[in-house]
Amino acid sequence: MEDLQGVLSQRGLTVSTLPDKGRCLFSIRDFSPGEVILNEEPFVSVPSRASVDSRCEWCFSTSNLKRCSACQVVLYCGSTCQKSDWKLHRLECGVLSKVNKDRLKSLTPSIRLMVKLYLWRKLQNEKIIPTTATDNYNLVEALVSHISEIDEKQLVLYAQMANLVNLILELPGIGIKEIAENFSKLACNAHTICDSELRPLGTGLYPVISIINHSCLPNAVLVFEGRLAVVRAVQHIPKGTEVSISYIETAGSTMTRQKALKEQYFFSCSCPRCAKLGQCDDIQESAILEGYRCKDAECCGFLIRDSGDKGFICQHCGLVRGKEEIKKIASEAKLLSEKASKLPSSGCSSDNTEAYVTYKMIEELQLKLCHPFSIDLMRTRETLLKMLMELQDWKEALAYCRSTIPVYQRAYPGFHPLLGLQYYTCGKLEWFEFALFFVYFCLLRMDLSLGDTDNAIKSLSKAMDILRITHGMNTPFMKELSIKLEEAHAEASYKLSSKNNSS
Ligand SMILES: C[S@@+](CC[C@H](N)C(=O)[O-])C[C@H]1O[C@@H](n2cnc3c(N)ncnc32)[C@H](O)[C@@H]1O
Repeated sequence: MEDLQGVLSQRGLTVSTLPDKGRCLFSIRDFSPGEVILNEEPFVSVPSRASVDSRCEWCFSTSNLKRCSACQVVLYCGSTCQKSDWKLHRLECGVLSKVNKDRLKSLTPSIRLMVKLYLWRKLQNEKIIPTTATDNYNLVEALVSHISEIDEKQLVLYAQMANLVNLILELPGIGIKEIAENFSKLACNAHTICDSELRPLGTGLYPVISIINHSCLPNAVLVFEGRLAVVRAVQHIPKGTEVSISYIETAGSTMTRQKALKEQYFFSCSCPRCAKLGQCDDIQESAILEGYRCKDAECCGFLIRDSGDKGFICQHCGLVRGKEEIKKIASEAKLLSEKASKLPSSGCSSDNTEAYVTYKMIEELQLKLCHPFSIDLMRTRETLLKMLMELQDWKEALAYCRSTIPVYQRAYPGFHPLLGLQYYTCGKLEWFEFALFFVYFCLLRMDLSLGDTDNAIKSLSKAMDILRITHGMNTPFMKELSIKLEEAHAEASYKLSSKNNSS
């Protein structure tokens, strides 16, 4: 632990313990917005089991994959990744090669992660791989497991998984109880590794980053550059402040967030947002994010349940919406959502069209049911946006993307990666629409208004302002955004100078 404190103090950090939170990471110097607080390679990682594509074991790429000829389980995109993973895979390969075909089907990413965890420990114990202050099994031992709070059903599941790991590993001296406890540790400490657009790629255990506690209004964000986990400040963090990230989707009401944190992480959050639970503005926020809309389509008031239980009363105009009417629309929307979740998403156009029609029907019901700033409505519109992009209906996709922005602005704090990414999608669609129209207008020798490029510049600039803080400037993803913004500016000045010359 002393070694770790030494490394952390060089980075301006220290580990403390608080009675209600356990270990916490504190700053011992100021951090400015966008500054990297901490980065860490995974102790172990595995690619997610994607439905369509498989992924490279090391970098999670989906192209040029070749199966390891010995174990026939693990895939690599090339020799560089294979070599980087070799020390661990050499051992894992021997273990996996002995697993019979039936049992291979049970090799979920969690099982594989646990197998790799023990093999990595073995390699470090045998000094085949060096241990360092930030890469050693003592850090895994220090992780919280909450094993005593887990319900019986979950315990049985962990015991079955542990048994399988034990059978696969065939290592002496490891008990089922210890492995089961480690599964419990993974559940509240492992992180989903995402690409720059926050699409999941895999799972990794980062024992130093796991010291960071949660806040629903965090001062830092966790992003990934390949396998490397990077924690960046999203606001000024003065010396002596606890560093926090968000473990969950923070767009929900306080009750929804508290429930998610309790279920997976076994604590009651007391962050500044959660401290408002039950206060007037918190009740209003929940009624907007997860409540119903006023009966009057023109009214944007939020509804609160009537104490006489007649229904829900609009807090702006006083109109009452009956319980029965709400229940009927809600159950129709639920049925359709269940149907939609079972529809195939093959990417083939007839499947996409059926799913699209179903989600349009859900949207119609939610427009009648939910407050205009509802999270459920926003999620449906995001799904429709994705489908429209797959169907290459750019104009309609842009309309949907724009419709989600006000909800994003309301639901997320200023420097949230999801808000930045939504501006980016909007900017790309505006730019794309401009480019399409540009060709068309040139062919007809008509003049195209500057407004189209202006919108793209505005959205891309907003994306840049946020993502430069959350993602930094050095990734290919951010370089691409930079280039797009430069191109849009160049196009705008070209249009302006041609306009000035012709007048
Ligand atoms: C990833 S660990 C964080 C480090 C942990 N405090 C430790 O001692 O190792 C997650 C666990 O930390 C605790 N935790 C995280 N954020 C918290 C918070 N805001 N309030 C109380 N406990 C918190 C919970 O026990 C949670 O399951």
